[in-house]
Amino acid sequence: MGQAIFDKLWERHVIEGEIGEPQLLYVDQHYIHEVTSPQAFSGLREAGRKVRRPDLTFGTTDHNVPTVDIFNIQDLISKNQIETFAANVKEFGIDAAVHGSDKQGIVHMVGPETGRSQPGKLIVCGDSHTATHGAFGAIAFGIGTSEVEHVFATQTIWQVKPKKMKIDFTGVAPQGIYAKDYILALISKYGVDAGVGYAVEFAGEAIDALEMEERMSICNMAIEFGAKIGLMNPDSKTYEYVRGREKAPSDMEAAIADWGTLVSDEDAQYDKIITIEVDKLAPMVTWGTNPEMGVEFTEEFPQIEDFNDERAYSYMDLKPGQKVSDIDLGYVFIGSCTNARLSDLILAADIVKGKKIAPSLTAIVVPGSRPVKKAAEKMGLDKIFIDAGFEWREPGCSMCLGMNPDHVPEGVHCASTSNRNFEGRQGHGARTHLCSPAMAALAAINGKFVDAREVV
Ligand SMILES: CC(C)[C@H](C(=O)O)[C@@H](O)C(=O)O
Ligand code: SF4
Repeated sequence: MGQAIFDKLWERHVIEGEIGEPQLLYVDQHYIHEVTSPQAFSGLREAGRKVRRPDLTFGTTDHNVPTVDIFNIQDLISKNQIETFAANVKEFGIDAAVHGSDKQGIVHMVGPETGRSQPGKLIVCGDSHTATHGAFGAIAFGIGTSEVEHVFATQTIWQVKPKKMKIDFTGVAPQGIYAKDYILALISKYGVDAGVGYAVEFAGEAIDALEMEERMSICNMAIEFGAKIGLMNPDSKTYEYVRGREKAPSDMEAAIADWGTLVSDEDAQYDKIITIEVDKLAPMVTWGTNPEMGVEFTEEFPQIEDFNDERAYSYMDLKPGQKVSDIDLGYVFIGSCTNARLSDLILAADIVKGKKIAPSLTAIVVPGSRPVKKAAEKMGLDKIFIDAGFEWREPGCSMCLGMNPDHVPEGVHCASTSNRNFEGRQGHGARTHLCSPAMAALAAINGKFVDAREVV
């Protein structure tokens, strides 16, 4: 019987234990950031232990960083976390893109950018969006702070092997439909819990057709579907993305020969298979307070079925029967580890070029990393955004979550390219509407959501 990529990778990493019980797995790459690492470092220090493989550990500061005047950190907790991080990586000999460095950015951006995310690896990080790296054909998942300490000390992690689900994306996407729409459509149809207990393989011709950056956007949101692990089969696009990067294998041809075997066999078995026909998709926007509460652009918001719906409508100040185009937007945020890569910024800049944002709006673009910011500036994208009335910021998590100075004001609706629309996520009382970068850019110049299919 054939194997799925997930089985092949899992088998390669098991050190001990039986399927069905916790198994000890070897970790090839550990990413860290300033929020979930301090207690882990303290634990090591107290136990008098070292980081076992500092060379397999890499980190950055992202959640707490201001995106203007980055060295002037007002918030004391943020300042402390950023300084503590710098001190810790120095003490334990870990390579890191510390505050203000050339490589700094959101952890799920800088890992791939340095070439560390590669097919075949097992990658962990104290962050729930770690499945992003699964886009490379890797097992990548988020871990808690005590597990961060365990990985520091042992370079291993205990895990029970999850079941396998395949999501087959078939067909060719219409103009104006993007990877973000694929994943939001999947989550709105099946729910935020549908992936719980599964490693999810995103496959099919529509995934093969995507570039690496869009593939990362999909795997990034596996956790929003309930799955800790989301992954894809590596192919020539994956290899070419890795090739030439700082940490790419020294013998790429030997690596590729191996990576080529790490794909799901035709006759691989899955515990569940779902099919999404991308040719039937429409631009997706969320109306509520979790990523499942989303609709297609032309669809009406659903009737109230339970207390959660009632509460979401009340928090968002929206009503069943309204449409996405009825939302009165006050903010637009183009950023986050879901959609702040160069291709996202190119797409958004193409849309806003020569136009002005609606006067009633505040719109900000936050490149996910400093390399992306630099590359965008080299292309003149910063100028396009600034001329249109956007603010052009320094990299970081920014308005994706309220851990830094970037907040959406209370009661204001924000079109956001991020991945979570929970109550208070973008600031106290903020009302988040998740969408693709194209939908966010169009919303910025129109002051409301418009249908990307008709304009892009
Ligand atoms: C702060 C961090 C632990 C958190 C996560 O785990 O994902 C954050 O990145 C998020 O997106 O909510
Ligand atoms: S950009 Fe948002 S989702 Fe990504 S790591 Fe930062 S806070 Fe988490």
